[in-house]
Amino acid sequence: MATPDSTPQPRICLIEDDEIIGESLSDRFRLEGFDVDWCRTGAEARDALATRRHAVVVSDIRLPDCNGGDLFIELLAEAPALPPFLFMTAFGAIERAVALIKAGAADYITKPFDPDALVAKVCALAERYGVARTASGRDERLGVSPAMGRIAENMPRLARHTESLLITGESGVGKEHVARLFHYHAAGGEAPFVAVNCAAIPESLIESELFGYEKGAFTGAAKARRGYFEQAQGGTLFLDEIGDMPLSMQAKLLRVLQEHRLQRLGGETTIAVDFRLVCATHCDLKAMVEEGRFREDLYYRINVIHLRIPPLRERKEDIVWFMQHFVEAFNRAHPEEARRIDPRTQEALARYPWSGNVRELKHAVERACILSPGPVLGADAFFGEDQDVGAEAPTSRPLADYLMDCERDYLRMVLEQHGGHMTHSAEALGITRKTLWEKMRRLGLQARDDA
Ligand SMILES: Nc1ncnc2c1ncn2[C@@H]1O[C@H](COP(=O)(O)OP(=O)(O)OP(=O)(O)O)[C@@H](O)[C@H]1O
Repeated sequence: MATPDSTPQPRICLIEDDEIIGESLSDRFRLEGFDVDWCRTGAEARDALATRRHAVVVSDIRLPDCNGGDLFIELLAEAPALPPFLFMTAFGAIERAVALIKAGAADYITKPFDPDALVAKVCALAERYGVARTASGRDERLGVSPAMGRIAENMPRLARHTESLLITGESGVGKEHVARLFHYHAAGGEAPFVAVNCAAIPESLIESELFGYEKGAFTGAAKARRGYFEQAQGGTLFLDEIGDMPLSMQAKLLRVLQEHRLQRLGGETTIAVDFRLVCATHCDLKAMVEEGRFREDLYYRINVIHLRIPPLRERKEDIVWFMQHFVEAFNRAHPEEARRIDPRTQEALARYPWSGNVRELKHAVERACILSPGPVLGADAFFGEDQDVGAEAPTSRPLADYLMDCERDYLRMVLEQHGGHMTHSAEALGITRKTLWEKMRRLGLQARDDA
């Protein structure tokens, strides 16, 4: 099947006069698969933006010949359909950055920043503007962390050369998602992908489910049925929670994998089967082998290529990327209710441990998108009334308290910018005046008498 080799690389316009920062960011963006126009001055940036199409513009504010923010405002007046602008601002210039966002800039990051965090933001913006997708139209990226980048990069090669894959990782990290990507590369979208959760099938039924049966094979077998092995013919069989497969069944699975043939229950003929096998587990199979709970020969048979998917807490840069990813998915489905995440909330959520991994994060974002009364997802959208998510914060201080502080600071700042005027502040925040008033009351912020 076609690999995305021929896809044109999305291009970034980097406006940065500092030689060291400019060079290291250019290198990093190229490593992430972007082409880069590195402009040292506002004039160079003007030329680049006028002649080429860019996925994202990453701009410093202080430039030798102009102010990056002013340049943006000027360009916006000339050509409203600009690519998304992300500003790199000094810590003391956050107010300017907030004003630029109000004027239409997409995001900002405060110096000094972690390059991973910048890459995560840039990738999210590139995706939002529809340029980070591959030629197939399918989103094949697994995140922006080096660990997931390597897995995604190796996938086409793995799909060409291996028939079997073992994927390990905690619950919700995306094992099945990776298995589907492998399948997509190996067999294409038309071939069957059959997912079986070995832990969910009672031991007494697992053989008939996998092997199928002939009519009359046992009481209740009113007609013949193809098992999962046969259903996966020409495609991929995904055996999730393989560590839960009973030992007796492990021996039978091994035989099918070696002989590529099987007999249905109650059947007399052998049937040829041909499928790729992806096994997944959160268990330590090696330890299970040592304890005699998993067959050693099957362990070696399925463990030709092993992919370990790290938990989200070990790849924090993916957290913001996933948040944007799921918000964008919501926005595509509900364009009239488009949401965006407050940058401060992003930072707080990136620090949260996400013990349920991508699944927990996805549900938290979906819930926030649905329940939020306005377009901006602030802390309370994630850690609202019941505070389910916040309850698991690992620090000595509850996350909900921390997020409330962030929200209080942000509201205070926006109110100050609007001279305490509540209607204007509420508009800037994307919430109703009533919601702002309720938040202020909850957060202990004083309203101006005449506001
Ligand atoms: N790269 C990704 N892009 C988009 N969604 C993802 C990605 N990775 C995981 N998800 C989503 O996160 C959720 C959990 O992923 P998945 O089911 O693949 O995890 P898992 O590790 O197989 O979980 P479990 O061990 O509990 O079966 C799913 O809703 C999936 O669609």
